[in-house]
Amino acid sequence: MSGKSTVACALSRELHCRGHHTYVLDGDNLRHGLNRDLSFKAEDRTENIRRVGEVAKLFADAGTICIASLISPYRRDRDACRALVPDSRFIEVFMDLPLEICEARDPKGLYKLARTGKIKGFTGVDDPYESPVNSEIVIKMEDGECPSPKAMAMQVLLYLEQNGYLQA
Ligand SMILES: Nc1ncnc2c1ncn2[C@@H]1O[C@H](COP(=O)(O)OS(=O)(=O)O)[C@@H](OP(=O)(O)O)[C@H]1O
Ligand SMILES: Nc1ncnc2c1ncn2[C@@H]1O[C@H](COP(=O)(O)OP(=O)(O)O)[C@@H](O)[C@H]1O
Repeated sequence: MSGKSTVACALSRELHCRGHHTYVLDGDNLRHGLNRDLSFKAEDRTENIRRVGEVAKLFADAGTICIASLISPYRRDRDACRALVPDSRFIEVFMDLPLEICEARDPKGLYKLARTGKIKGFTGVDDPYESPVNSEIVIKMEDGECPSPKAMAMQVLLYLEQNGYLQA
């Protein structure tokens, strides 16, 4: 609940406004279709990330900027996706926000279920999250506040512009 889907949507909108084709691959949504056979145990999360990485590569091959909003809690799974695409075309965004913020939001009530033991293996509660150590972009609290969705999207957009990803 760090705001992955929100920032993915806001970024997609900003890129569209500038004439770029984008597609958002959202973990939560994909688990209703492509990845409906997968659970949240570690090896299924690995397979989830692998499939999304392969799909993202197909989108990239077709000239579409693919924004993947998934928890992807394991470093090795993220690095395997990075290795799929050449020339720094994988850009990792770390939403470095405190667990308390995510938990206070809890729009689906899942943290509450996890805290009371009704869901097992919930990321951040009783399942690991391996923070990135060398992600291209880190979204952080500013003066004790979470940046707005638009501000977070603009941070990513600025990175893409400054590093030449959006040239025609
Ligand atoms: N056990 C457990 N752990 C973590 N998340 C859980 C779990 N059970 C259900 N959910 C819901 O699934 C969403 C995360 O799916 P992802 O595909 O992004 O997860 S992962 O990348 O495979 O770890 C996540 O959605 P987001 O809120 O979008 O993060 C949760 O709502
Ligand atoms: N920058 C933000 N500031 C305040 N609330 C936010 C922000 N980003 C997301 N939210 C809210 O937090 C909740 C979780 O956001 P969501 O994008 O669904 O997160 P995730 O995809 O990581 O689970 C939603 O209720 C959303 O409206």
